[in-house]
Amino acid sequence: MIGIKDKTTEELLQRAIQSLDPNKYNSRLVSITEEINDTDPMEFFEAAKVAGKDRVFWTSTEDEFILVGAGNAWEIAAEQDRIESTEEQWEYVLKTAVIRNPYKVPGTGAVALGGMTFDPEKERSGLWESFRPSLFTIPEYIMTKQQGSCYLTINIQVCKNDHPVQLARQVQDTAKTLLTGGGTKLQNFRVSSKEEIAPQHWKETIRRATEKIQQGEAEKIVLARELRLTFDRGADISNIIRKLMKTQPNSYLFCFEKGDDCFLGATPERLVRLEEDKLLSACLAGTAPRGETKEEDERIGRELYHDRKNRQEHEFVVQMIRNALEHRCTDISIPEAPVLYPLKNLQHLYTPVAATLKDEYSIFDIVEQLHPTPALGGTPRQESLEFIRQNEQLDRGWYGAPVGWLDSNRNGEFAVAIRSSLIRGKEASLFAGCGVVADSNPEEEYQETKIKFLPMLSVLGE
Ligand SMILES: C=C(O[C@@H]1C=C(C(=O)O)C=C[C@H]1O)C(=O)O
Ligand SMILES: [Mg+2]
Repeated sequence: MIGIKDKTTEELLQRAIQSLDPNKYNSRLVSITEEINDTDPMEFFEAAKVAGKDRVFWTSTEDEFILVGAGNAWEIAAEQDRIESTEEQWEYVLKTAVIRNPYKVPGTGAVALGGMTFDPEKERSGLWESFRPSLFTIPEYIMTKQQGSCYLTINIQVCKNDHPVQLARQVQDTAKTLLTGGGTKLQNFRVSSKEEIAPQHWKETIRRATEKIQQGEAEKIVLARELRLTFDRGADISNIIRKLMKTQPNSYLFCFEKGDDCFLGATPERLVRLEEDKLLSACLAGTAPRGETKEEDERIGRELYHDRKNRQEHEFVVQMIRNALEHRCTDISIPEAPVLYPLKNLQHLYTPVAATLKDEYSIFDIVEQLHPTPALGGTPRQESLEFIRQNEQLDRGWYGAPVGWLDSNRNGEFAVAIRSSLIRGKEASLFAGCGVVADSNPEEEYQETKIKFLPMLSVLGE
């Protein structure tokens, strides 16, 4: 079986177009899902490029769960009150949509994928021009792979004067091309120059942040910096994702492509996951390198676990997430102490969070409450954000902000976009930050950010 049966598509489109009342709305979403034969998500991703479509990509840390989106059937963009406005637009899309999805599988059917800026009040630079304050896309074609099963969703935005037969044929043809794609050759590229942006100035900012904290004006402030790379040719996104899949199995992989610009990364940090009313979140803060040998690795892990400064960095996150969830959830479960979370290049302190979301709240409410946690902003929130806004020599854009997906059945997941890079053709900006507390040392924090660049740097040609 390949793709979705022509007749179903045609009939649904016909009904959706006929019953569309232009006095009420100009267009609506038609979304059709069907289970398909096992398909390689990366070949689908590569075929989408050949078909001239912008792509989105998502894999979660646990289970096998991969979403690949091609093209853009519906764009949800927001500037003011970006989270609230995104939710309103999403609900409007669903209210008017015709959805045919007999599967209960999360991530199938009408799915929106996207992200937002870290701080809507920070002045925007040209670097992030393709990435609006909030931008979600309902892709034209979505391949969902979950525990060995594959699904294809076709999303179409229809207007009153669209022709159902033609439209159906067109989307069927493209779906077939995407599903039989493959055979594209991966392009190799090399780093031709590498520049750390103002490292001395950054260390000085760390020093000033510690001073501010010592004076009692804040407790924790997270500060980030940028590393710029130039390649000998345009970076091949597919090549990068394939390498990340091999090297970062314990991380979420995400990619949002807008023409020649692409924001992608491999983040270990879950912000929130919702499966109907079952909510998961995570506290991730406190960092050390991995050891060369098993013994060294365990020793470094033990030291991290007992280190006062790292435990303090971590505890701010735990407290804040607990408070944020208290009114919106029941059955909140958070262990007393963190555990170690090992990644390829570094290890973290990690505390998992589980809860039940009350009916009257949505995933957007939780994203709005949690972002930014003290893992990326600081404590207290306003004071730390103000310090970052005024002192960080960086437009974070979507770095450190929520990125993820949601479907029409109350499922979705957002991760915090760290260990990430904005790629613009032959150039890339990498970002890494760290949590500054009263006894932070600028040189040590500098070294910590250095290892946080590695997950991306090692797949970008170094
Ligand atoms: C800010 C980043 O990471 C955050 C900061 C950490 C720390 O300072 O220990 C650890 C994990 C993340 O919460 C980053 O990777 O850019
Ligand atoms: Mg740290």
